[in-house]
Amino acid sequence: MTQAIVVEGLRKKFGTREVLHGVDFAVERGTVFGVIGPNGAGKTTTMRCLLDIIRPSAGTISVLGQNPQRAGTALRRRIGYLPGEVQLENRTTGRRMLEHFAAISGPVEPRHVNELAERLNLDLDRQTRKLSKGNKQKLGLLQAFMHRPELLVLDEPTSGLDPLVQQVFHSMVREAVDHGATVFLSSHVLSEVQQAADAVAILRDGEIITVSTVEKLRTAAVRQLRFNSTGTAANDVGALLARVPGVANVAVRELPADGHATGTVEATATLSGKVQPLVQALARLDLTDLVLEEPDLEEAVLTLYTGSTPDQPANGSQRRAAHSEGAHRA
Ligand SMILES: Nc1ncnc2c1ncn2[C@@H]1O[C@H](COP(=O)(O)OP(=O)(O)OP(=O)(O)O)[C@@H](O)[C@H]1O
Repeated sequence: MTQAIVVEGLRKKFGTREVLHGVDFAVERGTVFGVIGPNGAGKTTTMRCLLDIIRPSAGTISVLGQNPQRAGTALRRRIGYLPGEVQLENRTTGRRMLEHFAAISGPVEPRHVNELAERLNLDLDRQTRKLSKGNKQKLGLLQAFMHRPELLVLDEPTSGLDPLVQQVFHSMVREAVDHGATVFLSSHVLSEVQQAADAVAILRDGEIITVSTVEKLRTAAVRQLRFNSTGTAANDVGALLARVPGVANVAVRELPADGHATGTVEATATLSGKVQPLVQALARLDLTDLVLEEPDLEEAVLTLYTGSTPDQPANGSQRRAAHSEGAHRA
């Protein structure tokens, strides 16, 4: 069995309101699968169905080859779950709370718990009611990872974590995957998915818009390009750029002589798609400076929200519209 999760036709109604409208996806074993989407899209509801915390209205779910509605605690022990909002018993320490969870999740090596706490910089002997939001999240992560589960289901895992601890989290994910685990995580922080996930599902209003690899999203993404060159007139540089597939928004000007070699031309443009044709074109110029920014995954995802596919990136104006729509959503 190569798939850790298979979801087909998943529907969920709360009362008369349907919030998942037939969700389908599969997660390969040993991979990191990210679900992104705006607030209320249905990410938490999907995860809670996988864990059998709530029951689907229709559809089938297979988790580690089993139906979560029938598999009971034996399956639950093979899963590490971080809920979206970590609820802690107040009158206890982190350590006692983890001992309580270990009684449910199965054997845990105390050394492993201490090592994770150290890496996360978390004091397990503090009263949980005195923990900050970030430290509560660390405790939630620790309980999800501590029994080395085969599957990690993590709802907004980096919420409230500072950047250094986020890096620790990413290394914990990589190590788990290196040991054969599968990770299913949700986020609306797109950079997090870009860093962690092999595949990304985009969920909006209870429907999967697309499932894509991060690599495909990168190809759909827009990069900002800026360079200076000498020895070629501004018009010729502009014409050269305009012929490169995927290049748009070209602006070229000759820089004033002060501080630059005479005849220095500055060019800015955007690039979507492959880099190689651009590199070939630029090789004809005498470059004195070059910046090609990291692709903006956020832009790529928002492009997908508006209906284009990674293979057919939307044009610049659609992208800008998508971006402002996204900003509005956030
Ligand atoms: N127990 C519930 N009863 C009624 N409606 C619910 C319940 N749980 C979730 N919903 C609704 O289902 C929809 C999906 O919610 P869900 O929490 O799954 O979204 P999400 O993608 O996880 O969003 P967020 O990023 O804000 O956590 C929302 O409209 C929410 O109000």
